[in-house]
Amino acid sequence: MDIVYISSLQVETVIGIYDWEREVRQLVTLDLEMGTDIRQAALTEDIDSTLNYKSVCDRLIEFIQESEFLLVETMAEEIATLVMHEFNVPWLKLRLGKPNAISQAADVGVIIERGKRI
Ligand SMILES: Nc1nc2c(c(=O)[nH]1)N=C([C@H](O)[C@@H](O)CO)CN2
Repeated sequence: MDIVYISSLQVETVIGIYDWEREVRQLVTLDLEMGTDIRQAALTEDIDSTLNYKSVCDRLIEFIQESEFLLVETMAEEIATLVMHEFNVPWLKLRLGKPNAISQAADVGVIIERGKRI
């Protein structure tokens, strides 16, 4: 299995359980690894033969900017489902961080792995 990845994608959104968090936009960061097979694209240099990381980034930015989740857990699950269904990804690992949530911590968040490696 090969991997197409996105590192440190940064998007501002409404997220959080406290009242004040429903009134502001906060930064979330994503590291995403997506299982795929790059061999056909490597042979042909055809962007349509591979998982286009720009298309994934554009879709995730749009989705996250429009969302209003309470928990990072829910956002992570919804992102995983979107990527697997819309981009035909059989396996992924996602790290979703909320770097400004805890002033004494560099970052907090969740890491999830979904699907099967092929
Ligand atoms: N496991 C989680 N813990 C917490 C979350 C969360 O989404 N998942 N969220 C908060 C608050 O919204 C926090 O980010 C505000 O400081 C607290 N704990």
